[in-house]
Amino acid sequence: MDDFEDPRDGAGTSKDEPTDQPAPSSDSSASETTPSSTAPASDGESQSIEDMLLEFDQQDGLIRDRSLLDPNHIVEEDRIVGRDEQLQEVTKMLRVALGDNRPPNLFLYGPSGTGKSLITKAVCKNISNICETRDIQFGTIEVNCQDLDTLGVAVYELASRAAAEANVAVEVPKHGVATKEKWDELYRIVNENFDSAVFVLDELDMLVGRRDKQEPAFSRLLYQLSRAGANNDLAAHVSVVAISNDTKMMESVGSRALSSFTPEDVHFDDYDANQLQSILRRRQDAFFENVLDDDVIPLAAAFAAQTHGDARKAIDLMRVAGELAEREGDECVREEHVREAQDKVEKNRVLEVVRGISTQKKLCLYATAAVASETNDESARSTTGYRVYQFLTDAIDAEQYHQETYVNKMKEMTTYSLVDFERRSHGPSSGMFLEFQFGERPETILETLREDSRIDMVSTDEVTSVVKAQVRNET
Ligand SMILES: Nc1ncnc2c1ncn2[C@@H]1O[C@H](COP(=O)(O)OP(=O)(O)OP(=O)(O)O)[C@@H](O)[C@H]1O
Repeated sequence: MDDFEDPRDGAGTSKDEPTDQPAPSSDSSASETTPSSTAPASDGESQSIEDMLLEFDQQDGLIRDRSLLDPNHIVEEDRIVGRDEQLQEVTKMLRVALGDNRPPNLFLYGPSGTGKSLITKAVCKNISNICETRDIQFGTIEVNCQDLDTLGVAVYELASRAAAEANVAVEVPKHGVATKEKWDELYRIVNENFDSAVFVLDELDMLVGRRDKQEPAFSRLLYQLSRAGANNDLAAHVSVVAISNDTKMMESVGSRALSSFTPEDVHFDDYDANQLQSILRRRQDAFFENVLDDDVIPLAAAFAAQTHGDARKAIDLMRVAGELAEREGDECVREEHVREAQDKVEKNRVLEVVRGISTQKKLCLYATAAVASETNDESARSTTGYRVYQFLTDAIDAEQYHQETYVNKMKEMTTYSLVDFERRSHGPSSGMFLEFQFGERPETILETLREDSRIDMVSTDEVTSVVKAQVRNET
């Protein structure tokens, strides 16, 4: 049995959801025209739906350009702040595509929300613009590997992205053909349509593939792609940009792949609160003039810096704070909106993830968060987390995964930016472990997971004493 889904997951609205919407009125006599569709207005009078809708027309609104607060929107180059070094490095390495040369392969690594995708997209977009004026067919073939579970699926996805970039059709079916045929189709599309192409493989470490294969699927993908040029399967100049949160990902790449992939590394650090402030200031024209109180940007930056300096989170906080202020009919965004937004963003993100995951993943996450909540730096070792997981599964009489599966389930949580991890070792003579670092407060995660009645069956005091004993054993 693998991850069976909790039928209650995703059902209903959490009690944590803020009640932004006006409550339906029980007073049907309040409005003569629309007696059944009224809600209390701020002065105690009921307001019809139509009135509320029309009120929106009259509101000035606070947000001028929502796209600037959308983390998936690619911003113009002059809005990129504090990444000059990485921008230069990536540009200088990829710019050889402008001539008749193959750019080197790159490995971009660092925590989530630190601009890896943004920099890659910005550079590729600029190369593409210049190539257009020189009649060079340049393609950026980008996939996010987090939802791709096997090598075959990944190759098909690359073929369809290449086809979309070139505005042609994929000529092999998605299912029922060997991976070799998908590779051939990918090569055909690239060879027929591009002089030069960059494959951007985002979240590459998530492409693990089938467990029965010795080498992870990302390693096989890197091997094939980087060999294809040398074998003349690919006539176009092709380079691979591998992107990962896992700084040690390259250690899991097999030696065969490593000898042909040999990337240039580009490291992306966490942002500090000052850098996050600059990023937010460069986007403050997302709001109308003079609607942001002075302390809004510093506070949003400080909250985002508290986790690991994730620009996505900082931008999200500004958006939610602005939307809350708008909904409350305020004339400006204030500190309290940011605090409310922080609470909402944190809880919502955890809820969003936790609602959709299986009971087994919840147990893995609960055990790990319980350990993190008892350590000074809010991190948890996989070895300790696994022992607490064993205690939990025993306590509720659930199936118990092997440690490797527990680790894999936890690694999958990086997809949602709930945790990051690094490989560490106890010392030269002992084994490796992963150290998980939470993107949100572990207590919020524990609180949310306790909404699952099976987890709530286990006494918190018992869990705490098991965790404390295990954490003591670490040292
Ligand atoms: N230096 C920066 N200047 C301006 N905006 C930034 C900067 N870095 C990141 N952002 C913004 O933050 C958001 C997240 O950035 P991006 O997707 O590039 O992060 P990432 O490192 O690729 O994260 P992940 O590993 O989670 O995919 C985007 O909206 C991006 O525009």
